[in-house]
Amino acid sequence: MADLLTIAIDGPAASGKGTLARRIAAHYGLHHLDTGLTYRGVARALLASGQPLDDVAVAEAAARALDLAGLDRGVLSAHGIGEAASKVAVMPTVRAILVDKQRTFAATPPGAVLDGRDIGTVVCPKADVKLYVIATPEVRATRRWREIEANGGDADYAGILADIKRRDERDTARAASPLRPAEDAHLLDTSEMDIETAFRAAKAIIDERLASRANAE
Ligand SMILES: Nc1ncnc2c1ncn2[C@@H]1O[C@H](COP(=O)(O)OP(=O)(O)O)[C@@H](O)[C@H]1O
Ligand SMILES: Nc1ccn([C@@H]2O[C@H](COP(=O)(O)OP(=O)(O)O)[C@@H](O)[C@H]2O)c(=O)n1
Repeated sequence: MADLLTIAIDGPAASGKGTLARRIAAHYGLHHLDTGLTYRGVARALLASGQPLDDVAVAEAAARALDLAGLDRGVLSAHGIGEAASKVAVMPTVRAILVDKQRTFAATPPGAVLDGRDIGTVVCPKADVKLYVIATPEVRATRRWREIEANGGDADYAGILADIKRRDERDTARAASPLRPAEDAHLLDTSEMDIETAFRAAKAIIDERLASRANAE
């Protein structure tokens, strides 16, 4: 599988990892998977059918039934679904089912950019390049607030900031695949960067990593 290229992008909510992942995938001609949508897809299925978010057997069935090709970003990006997703994401068996699907996706030539919480540590530990994207909670809340307002929604900054902090806590404290940088991840703090600057910084890291790997071969 020497020809397969995998780029792992992890980070907390609204750090900009999805925006970066899409740009990077387009630039390098790779597939892209926002793995957050897979957890959101499971949560949405449970919410839509009125089922509890803490029943492991029910969540496992929803995870098994999930079709990666049918994930609708428009529906799944609703703010409330993120909170529900972080609840089903604590279940190790649900994670195992989704990680299997994510790895199958990553193995499709010519390779992929995957973004999430555990890509560099669990899903693709041998990824060619790993980025860990961060920004302060206040910057991230402002970005999410702007996003909701731009989409015509009614956003409450204090509520969004509280939600982001609660999700950070749940994602970093859980026993199964907690959010943390892989040892070989490159840290990218985008607090003071706009989207274009963050993309250039990420591209510089990736190009350098790919060049040093090519020189070593
Ligand atoms: N560097 C940045 N500067 C300003 N806004 C950004 C930046 N990166 C992303 N955004 C915006 O912040 C919001 C959240 O970004 P997104 O990529 O969805 O984050 P994540 O995937 O980490 O949740 C989006 O509206 C996006 O356009
Ligand atoms: N690889 C991943 C991706 C998401 N998740 C969970 O799914 C939730 C929603 O992820 P997301 O990436 O769509 O959330 P945002 O960062 O876009 O707000 C996160 O809070 C995590 O609990 C995960 O556990 N592992």
